[in-house]
Amino acid sequence: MIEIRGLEKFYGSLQVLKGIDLDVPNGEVLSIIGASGSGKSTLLYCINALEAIEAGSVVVDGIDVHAKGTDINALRQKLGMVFQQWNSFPHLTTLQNVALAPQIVKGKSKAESREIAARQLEHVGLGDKFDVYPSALSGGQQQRLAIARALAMEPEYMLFDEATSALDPELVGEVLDTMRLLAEEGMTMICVTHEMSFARDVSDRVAFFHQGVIEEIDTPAEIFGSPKSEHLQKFLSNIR
Ligand SMILES: Nc1ncnc2c1ncn2[C@@H]1O[C@H](COP(=O)(O)OP(=O)(O)OP(=O)(O)O)[C@@H](O)[C@H]1O
Repeated sequence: MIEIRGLEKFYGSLQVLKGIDLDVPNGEVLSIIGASGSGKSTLLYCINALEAIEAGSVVVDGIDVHAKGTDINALRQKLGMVFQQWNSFPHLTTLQNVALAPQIVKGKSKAESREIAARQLEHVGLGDKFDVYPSALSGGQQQRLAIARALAMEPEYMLFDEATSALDPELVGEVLDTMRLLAEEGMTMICVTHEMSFARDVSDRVAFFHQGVIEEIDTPAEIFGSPKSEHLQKFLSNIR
């Protein structure tokens, strides 16, 4: 479970998160929507300690992420992260890319790491691409490779930071399908997304961010069917 209390984050004098309270129980798929600059990505970075925080707390499975002495590497193994831009190693094949972290970070044998990599590449639909270099993959395939790399660490939570935003429209669907599959398998997921169909169809809950606060959080039916806050109503009417 992820428990966030009174989280505040500043960049210089700019307060980006203004007291976030949020519980994400295991098995939940939470989508985060909201205007550009409302703090959605920053929240993900604060959850996996890519950014420091100024006040409040983030607790993952009882581990206080920002407390002194917390083993950040152990924590990050629980939290898989997929960014907007894929970040594969260009000189390694897809199989080598995915096998790297289990071998280096988790200390698994080369053979076991390759087995994990093969399994996860199959999982994301890249079972026929083991020996291909990332440059020969489409954007959608590269992003699925990034998902496979995250999954190879056997995380308990997956954080998606606009995983499809950099893709050509025709490649978005295959990445969303992979995310949908993970959701169906019971993965706990927090997805910052501009894909309202994903938020509506796949999420258990949707959080609407406005200027650093969660202004509304509810089921997709409520968020999209009966939005209460004026800002959310405006946000939805602008994108429809
Ligand atoms: N490293 C940084 N240094 C300074 N300001 C930052 C930094 N990262 C983000 N910001 C600012 O913090 C605010 C929130 O950014 P964030 O990326 O969290 O928003 P977002 O809701 O995810 O937006 P988008 O949908 O455009 O990605 C923005 O005003 C942004 O310019």
